[in-house]
Amino acid sequence: MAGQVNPDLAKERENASFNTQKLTNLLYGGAEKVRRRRYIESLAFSDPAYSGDEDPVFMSREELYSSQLKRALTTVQRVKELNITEEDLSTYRNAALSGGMPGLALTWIAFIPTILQQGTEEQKQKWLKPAQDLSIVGAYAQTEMGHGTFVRGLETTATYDPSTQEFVIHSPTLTSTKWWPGGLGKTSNYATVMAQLYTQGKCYGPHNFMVQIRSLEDHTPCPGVTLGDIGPKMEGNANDNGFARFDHVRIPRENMLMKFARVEPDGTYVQPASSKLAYSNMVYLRGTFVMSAAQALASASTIAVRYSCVRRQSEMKPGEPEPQILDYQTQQYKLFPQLAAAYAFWFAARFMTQQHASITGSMEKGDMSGLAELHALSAGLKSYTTAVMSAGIDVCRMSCGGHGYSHASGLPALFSTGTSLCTAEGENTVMMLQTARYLVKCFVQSQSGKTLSGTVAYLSAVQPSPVSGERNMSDLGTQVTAFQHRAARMVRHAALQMQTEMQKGKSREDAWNSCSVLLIKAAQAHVHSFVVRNFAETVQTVEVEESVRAVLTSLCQLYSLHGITEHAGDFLMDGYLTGRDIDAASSLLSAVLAQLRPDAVALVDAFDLHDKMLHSVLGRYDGRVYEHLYQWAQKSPLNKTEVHESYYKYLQPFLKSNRAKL
Ligand SMILES: CCCCCCCC/C=C\CCCCCC(=O)SCCNC(=O)CCNC(=O)[C@H](O)C(C)(C)COP(=O)(O)OP(=O)(O)OC[C@H]1O[C@@H](n2cnc3c(N)ncnc32)[C@H](O)[C@@H]1OP(=O)(O)O
Ligand SMILES: Cc1cc2nc3c(=O)[nH]c(=O)nc-3n(C[C@H](O)[C@H](O)[C@H](O)COP(=O)(O)OP(=O)(O)OC[C@H]3O[C@@H](n4cnc5c(N)ncnc54)[C@H](O)[C@@H]3O)c2cc1C
Repeated sequence: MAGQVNPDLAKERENASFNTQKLTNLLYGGAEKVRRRRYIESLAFSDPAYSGDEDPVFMSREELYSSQLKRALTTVQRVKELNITEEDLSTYRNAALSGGMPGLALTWIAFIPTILQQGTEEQKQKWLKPAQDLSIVGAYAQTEMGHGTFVRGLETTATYDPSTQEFVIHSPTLTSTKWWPGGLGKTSNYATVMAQLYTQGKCYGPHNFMVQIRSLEDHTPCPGVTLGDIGPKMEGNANDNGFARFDHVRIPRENMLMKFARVEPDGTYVQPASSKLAYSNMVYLRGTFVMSAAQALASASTIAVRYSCVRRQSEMKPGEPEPQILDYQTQQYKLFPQLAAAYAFWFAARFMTQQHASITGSMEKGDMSGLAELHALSAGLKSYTTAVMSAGIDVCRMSCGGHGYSHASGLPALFSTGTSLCTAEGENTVMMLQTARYLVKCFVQSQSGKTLSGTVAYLSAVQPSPVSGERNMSDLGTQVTAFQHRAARMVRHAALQMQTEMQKGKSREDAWNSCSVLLIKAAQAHVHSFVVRNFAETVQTVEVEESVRAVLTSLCQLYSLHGITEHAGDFLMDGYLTGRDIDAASSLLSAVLAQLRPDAVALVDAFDLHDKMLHSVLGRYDGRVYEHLYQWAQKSPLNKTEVHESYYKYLQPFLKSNRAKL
């Protein structure tokens, strides 16, 4: 990243109050991990096999699909040649493929994890190695044209035939066509297909089946399978999200992924410990989206904060030079909450990963008690973090004015990729309602005297009655308690409202629907409170030098105070916080914005995002925005010729005939 640096940006870095490298080390788990990650990335960045292609935004869909597929296949070759370990694999792939997710990425993201999570030991033996070596390429085919959210409503059937010991995979209707799975359209030759299992005349609900969909010889669709690409999307067009229809396709019994549920050769169905274990791969993927949300927001903040130090506009004081736009408080108010949220989500993602490992570890030993909490936490965090990230990227985009709207900024692509995470792997409203469902259950249990534990323990500990007295609104403990109080009150209110509706004669389902806006808000408040608490605990307990702790404390305060002032009504509702508290929070917020201003560039630098990952002229490490903006525009295909061919085809004859009429 060396080279002549824009002097404004250089000055920002000189003036930071802490050592950026120390914070980077904290984010990535230590100096050695940072060194290793940079080294692995450098292997990809310096490899000529990955350079030379045009900027993806100037490519056609077909060029993009081919170019990213070629790159992805090169990564497979290089991973072997360079002996890239399992631990470094995603770093290497992300660096090599940062221009867009290729079709075969779903083999890595969803197909292999599904085999790992749903397959028996023999099934893993059979399919894992070929999938890892890419002898087979797989999609995760669950969503159908008619149903994505409601998995129980899927229409594809897998009917067991004991006479041949096969399942018959069938798409009975147009709406049962598998629709959306990444890599299904053109790339994959296998798919794990979610289908309603029928055996001995009974339906046992959705289960996963391994289905070969294309010939391993010539890639043509297997008999009875109809396949294709679903067409261009808002973003992610290097990926061939596809469709598939099955016409009585037979697969061996052994192709049902049978780690949890089983079908015996005679057709007897053996129940899993929990029917929801068939969804374990979704829980895992949702958990990984939390870090994706953190990284996407980190990228957007990096771009917008660096640019805001390079960009000078207007006059703050008459006659004085134009200020850096980051000196405007309104600009800080747009950007610093996004920066703080990126840090908060980064630490929440870390907690999510630990929690997933710990609870799935217990589940492996037969203890299913953590399953409901794991599902509620992963669904809620996925929903909350991706929603904030998506909105936050657009705030960053708008904060960059006109240049933010150009693809040169990298922000439009970041937004349209990031926002897909609000829908994929469980639509956000639906996911938040799953968290609400868990919270209502916990609330009812706490009402009947049960002591709650884990992330919901506070629901029984926090008193719903108003608390009076002066508060120090800058204190992290005070802020955490306020968030917990707000969440507990909102959960209580939603649950009691539901009870009232039922007492009035509504069914449980109707009462749920008529309270679902309240329930969503309560669940969001719960997740928000968790993120605040986790951020505060991390800041207070992490081993790090004091200057780093100080800046993280300010960032955590900002995240909390921003939440309190933006949702002031929730905190005031029962008088827990007073108008004076909210006023104090607003004043403190202004003070923290000013306090963070000199450290803003160092805080985004600490994310350690290489220019080759950012794909942004505005967010360049060296801040040389204008010259590169000019160079970037020269690459526009419209600039290939001085006079475009459309002039000769359309404009010239039109102008000529108009002139003739004069
Ligand atoms: C710049 C950005 C960076 C980009 C980085 C790139 C990252 C990768 C990007 C793209 C990859 C895209 C991959 C996308 C792949 C997919 O989308 S695959 C398809 C995903 N589909 C879904 O997620 C479907 C969502 N729907 C569901 O999960 C369920 O149907 C439902 C939870 C909505 C309802 O399930 P249902 O079976 O109807 O259950 P209920 O009757 O409602 O509930 C019964 C009880 O079970 C509990 N439960 C539900 N799910 C789970 C679970 N997974 N685990 C544990 N428990 C579960 C539910 O809460 C009920 O509990 P109670 O009865 O006790 O209340
Ligand atoms: C980029 C991308 C990649 C994808 N990749 C894959 C893949 O690899 N494999 C795969 O199988 N699928 C994939 N999908 C599909 C994805 O998982 C689904 O689109 C997603 O789960 C949402 O389901 P849906 O489309 O049915 O939305 P819908 O459920 O139809 O949502 C529409 C609206 O209805 C509302 N709604 C629905 N149910 C309820 C409810 N119970 N209560 C309240 N509101 C409700 C939602 O909140 C939303 O506002 C992908 C999707 C995208 C966008």
